[in-house]
Amino acid sequence: MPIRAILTDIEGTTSSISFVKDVLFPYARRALPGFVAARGREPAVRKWLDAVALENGGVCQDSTVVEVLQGWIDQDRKHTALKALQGMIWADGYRSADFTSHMYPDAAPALRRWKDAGLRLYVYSSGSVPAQRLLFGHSDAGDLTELFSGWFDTEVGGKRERDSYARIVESIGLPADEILFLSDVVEELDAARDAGVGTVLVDRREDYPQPREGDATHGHTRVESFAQIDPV
Ligand SMILES: CSCCC(=O)C(=O)COP(=O)(O)O
Ligand SMILES: [Mg+2]
Repeated sequence: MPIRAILTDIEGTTSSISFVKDVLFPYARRALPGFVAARGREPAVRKWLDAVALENGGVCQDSTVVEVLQGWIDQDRKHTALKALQGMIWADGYRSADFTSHMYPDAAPALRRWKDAGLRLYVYSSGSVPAQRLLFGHSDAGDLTELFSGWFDTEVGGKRERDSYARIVESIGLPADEILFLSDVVEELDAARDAGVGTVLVDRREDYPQPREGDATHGHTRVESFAQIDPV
């Protein structure tokens, strides 16, 4: 089957894990108390703070919610509420040019090449859709948002669940085997493969110094760079 769409993960795939862990997460952790104090009454923010409070036994002080969220950042929890709030906080950071997002040097040229060849490009990340747009809109390689036809986050389901990929396939509107999912996490690729989607394990040496070979690839095609992927 010809590949007609690429679905890509972000962290560890287009962009380094260290950018997310060492730049984005500490920025959100530091800014959280001020953000909640300043914007905690806005309905779009309150909704997620209340969701966190509910998971912690119901009504609790905003300062407690902040502590819970900071703990989740430290644990790298991929919780939809945390991801939504992080996205709102990072908007300030990108806007005031505190940072731009890391893009592996091979990522933007390959995305442009695939787009020019007629493939449709999509993102699926645990980061919220607004956070994804910010990241690709303020990247080291410039504004890449125009390349993408659609964006998916954990509101469609968890990245290690088969049904999430089935929903994405339905939304894209192509047969599953005409879509190629790129990720650094084998459990995500296993779930995509279970839904009939093609898979490529992106094994970035900067993020994964020990190459994942043999059984560790779970049978997924393995590359170290987008330059090695030729779906056209
Ligand atoms: C796009 S926002 C920054 C990344 C992030 O918060 C995250 O959790 C990334 O997870 P991924 O699913 O892209 O590995
Ligand atoms: Mg990833």
